[in-house]
Amino acid sequence: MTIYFYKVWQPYGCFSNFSPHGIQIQGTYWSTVEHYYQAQKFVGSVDAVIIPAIHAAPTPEEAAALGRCSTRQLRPDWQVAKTQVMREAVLKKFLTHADIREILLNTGNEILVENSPTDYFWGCGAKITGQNHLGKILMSVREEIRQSLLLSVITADCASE
Ligand SMILES: Nc1c(N[C@@H]2O[C@H](COP(=O)(O)O)[C@@H](O)[C@H]2O)[nH]c(=O)[nH]c1=O
Repeated sequence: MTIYFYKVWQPYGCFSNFSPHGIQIQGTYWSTVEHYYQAQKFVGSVDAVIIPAIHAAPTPEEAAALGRCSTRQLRPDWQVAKTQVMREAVLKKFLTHADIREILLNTGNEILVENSPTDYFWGCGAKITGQNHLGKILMSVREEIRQSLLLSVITADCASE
């Protein structure tokens, strides 16, 4: 059965990038994946001065509002880079927080879909025809973590023989 998620307070809300699970990337702590993702839009752009304000935003909603301001200039490679930026942050989130890692692993092989009514890139959109890239990243992170756990069990078994 497909698992739909979107808002933090709804079922599987920990899969939302707005969930309160901080990550540390290259020595900097970000209070949510959303803070990190929105800030990365401006790395190397003329509007990079906005990055500290996004970093300090009290909520992910405020970080997103700053990052979505249409008058600011995004980094030139953003359309190419954004999926990799998101995957790195989502992987870090689930490697850092054991409780939500269990929730992700316990979804087995179910399809995960960000049920955003407006976003046809990261989510499925109101018509459920969107590309669901966030759901795809979560499924691929789930598989990567599962494989690395399997490998560590095999390695431990071999070491004890
Ligand atoms: N969860 C969630 C949203 N969805 C998130 O918005 C981000 C996309 O932002 P952008 O690329 O700037 O359009 C991405 O992290 C996606 O998962 N948006 C919201 O306004 N509220 C929310 O609760």
